[in-house]
Amino acid sequence: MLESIHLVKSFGDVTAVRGVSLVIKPGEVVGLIGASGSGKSTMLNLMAGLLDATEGVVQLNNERIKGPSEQLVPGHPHIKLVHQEYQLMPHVSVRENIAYALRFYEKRYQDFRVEQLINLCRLEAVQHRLPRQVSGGEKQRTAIARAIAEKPAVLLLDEPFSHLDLPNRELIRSMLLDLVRNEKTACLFVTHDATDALSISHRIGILQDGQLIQMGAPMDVYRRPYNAYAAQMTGPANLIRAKHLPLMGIIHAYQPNALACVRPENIRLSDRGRFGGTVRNVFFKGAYLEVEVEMNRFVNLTFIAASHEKIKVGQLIGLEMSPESVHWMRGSSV
Ligand SMILES: Nc1ncnc2c1ncn2[C@@H]1O[C@H](COP(=O)(O)OP(=O)(O)OP(=O)(O)O)[C@@H](O)[C@H]1O
Repeated sequence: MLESIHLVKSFGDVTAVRGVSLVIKPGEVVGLIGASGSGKSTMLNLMAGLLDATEGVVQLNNERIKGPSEQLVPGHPHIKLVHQEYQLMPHVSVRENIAYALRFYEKRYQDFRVEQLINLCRLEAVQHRLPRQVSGGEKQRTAIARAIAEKPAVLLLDEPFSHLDLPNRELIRSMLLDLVRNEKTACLFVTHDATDALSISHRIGILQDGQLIQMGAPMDVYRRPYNAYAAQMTGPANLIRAKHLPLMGIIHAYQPNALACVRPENIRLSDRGRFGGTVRNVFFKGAYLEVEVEMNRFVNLTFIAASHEKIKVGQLIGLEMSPESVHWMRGSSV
């Protein structure tokens, strides 16, 4: 079990991580979502023992992880971090990059394990090529194969999905889930894009200005975001002031500036709708339409419609939503 206890990291005047406590259990995938500069990479480097904490500790199975100032070789043998730049050795093949991680093992075991990793990471076709001769997705999978070669207790990943196309993202997603399931690895990754985090994580955390403001099951965080930032980081959100909700048929007792979040899929087209507006944009998303509607000068809404609906820009439409789909958040700033 990897744990951070009130972790703080300052660089001079800048405090990148502010009192983060979290636990990742064996066989668990945890995704940390945050905007650029929210402290994601700093957090990963601290968890890997590659940065000295200003305050607080990181522990693996209750044993404190030493920072780089306390040991000759920074890091911990059971914690592996896959950087965004992959950091592969350029002059040897994909296969040799993976085998290098196992150089201290007996040759027979080394060959067996390299073969296993090449299969797990779907690298059969490119194993004899140099890193510069393979795609970004293949480089990413090579870096992951190398990191997990020695079956580390913890795998840390910096933006594992950000540079990949959809098929490669799906491959990495299912590969990570297989790995975590089969080898009981604890996996922590950071990202600014919620889509993959929501779909593969057992739990997600929201980092805002170095603070972990919310942690929970993806569905709970998505449905009940702590504040406007958490709502926007986890997907499309209508952020609506309390004073505008009565116009939409929602009666409540909140202060006029209180903020509510309504997810687009909770607003529906309706001929007998309690409210409505003018369609400003219609985006075809394949399985559904994302429709932007101007209700009045102050309120613009986004909702999801079935892709077969005939909705035109400029059209007046009726809408409805249920009071249960309104989630009230902390703070009144967007
Ligand atoms: N070595 C450093 N020296 C000074 N400031 C730093 C250093 N590393 C990070 N910071 C600052 O700490 C804050 C958090 O940085 P960090 O790289 O952890 O954010 P991030 O969420 O990973 O951002 P991105 O998504 O853009 O990579 C930023 O304000 C950054 O400028």
